[in-house]
Amino acid sequence: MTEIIDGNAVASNIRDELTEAIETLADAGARPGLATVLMGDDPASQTYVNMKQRDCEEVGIESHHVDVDGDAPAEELFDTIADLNDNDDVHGYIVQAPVPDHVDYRDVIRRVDPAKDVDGFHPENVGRLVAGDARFRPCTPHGVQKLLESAGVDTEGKDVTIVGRSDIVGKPLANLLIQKADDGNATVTVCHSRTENLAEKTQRADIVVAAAGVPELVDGSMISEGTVVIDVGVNRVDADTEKGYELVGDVEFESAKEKASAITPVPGGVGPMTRAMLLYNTVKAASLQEDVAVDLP
Ligand SMILES: Nc1nc2c(c(=O)[nH]1)N[C@@H](CN(C=O)c1ccc(C(=O)N[C@@H](CCC(=O)O)C(=O)O)cc1)CN2
Repeated sequence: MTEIIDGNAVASNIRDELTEAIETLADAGARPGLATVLMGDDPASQTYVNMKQRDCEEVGIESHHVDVDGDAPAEELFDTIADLNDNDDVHGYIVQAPVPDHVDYRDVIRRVDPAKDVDGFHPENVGRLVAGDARFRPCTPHGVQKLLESAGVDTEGKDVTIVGRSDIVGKPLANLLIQKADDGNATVTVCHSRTENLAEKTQRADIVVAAAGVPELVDGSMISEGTVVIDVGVNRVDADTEKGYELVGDVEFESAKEKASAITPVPGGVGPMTRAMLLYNTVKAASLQEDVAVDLP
């Protein structure tokens, strides 16, 4: 029987546990605050930002939001970042990616106060992660680790093939999984658009993580019997539905499910975990800045 790993359920448990930590902070007079910044009007980004704000309300995190016009010069976004760095009510914030083409996301990230960088994207935080001393694990990779743990999958000594080398998912996840840690100790192969014989690399893996942003790139023929399949893709594909699209993962679910021992669905797999781990990082940021110890899940 293939286990369908329920990301909504795992994320809900994490939110419940975070609520206790948030109460501890509130008792000490420190309400955690998260800000989201959205430049432009990308519909998917708007959805994610709205969901992040709703999540904050649910657990008792104060949420702030700043919209920046998509045609505005980059300096307007940089001014917003400077304001957030100075705002003591905001313990953490994120600039939703992607940003418009005339803005270099790396210039954006470098301006974020590393102590408030709850995405974990600032070079200082990337360096700490690579050095095995992460302050903030990036939300999606951390969510993937939590999903594997929830399914009882031990990564120690396992062959993991990650399809995708993005700064947000592929690279940080590879770095986390190779670390000498309970949720690491894996042997990791990172594949990308120039990889030859992709199927060969996915077929030899115990765990496949698909994070390429290509709808249904990985199908059942590319995985072996008993593989754990984690689908990070959330692609909007035109369809005759009320919304005009449907959400499709990077994995062809039906054929992969036939072979996998466990698999995440889309929607309801990694996506909700990305949001839950953002709350986690915000609580951690508040705990560090306010010097109040909390138990994190
Ligand atoms: N600053 C950041 N930008 C982006 C990140 C990030 O971690 N930080 N990651 C992705 C998108 N992402 C986070 O913002 C994200 C993706 C998916 C979901 C999610 O909840 N998906 C749901 C379906 C939602 C829907 O109905 O469309 C699911 O999969 O069940 C949340 C966040 C890029 N940008």
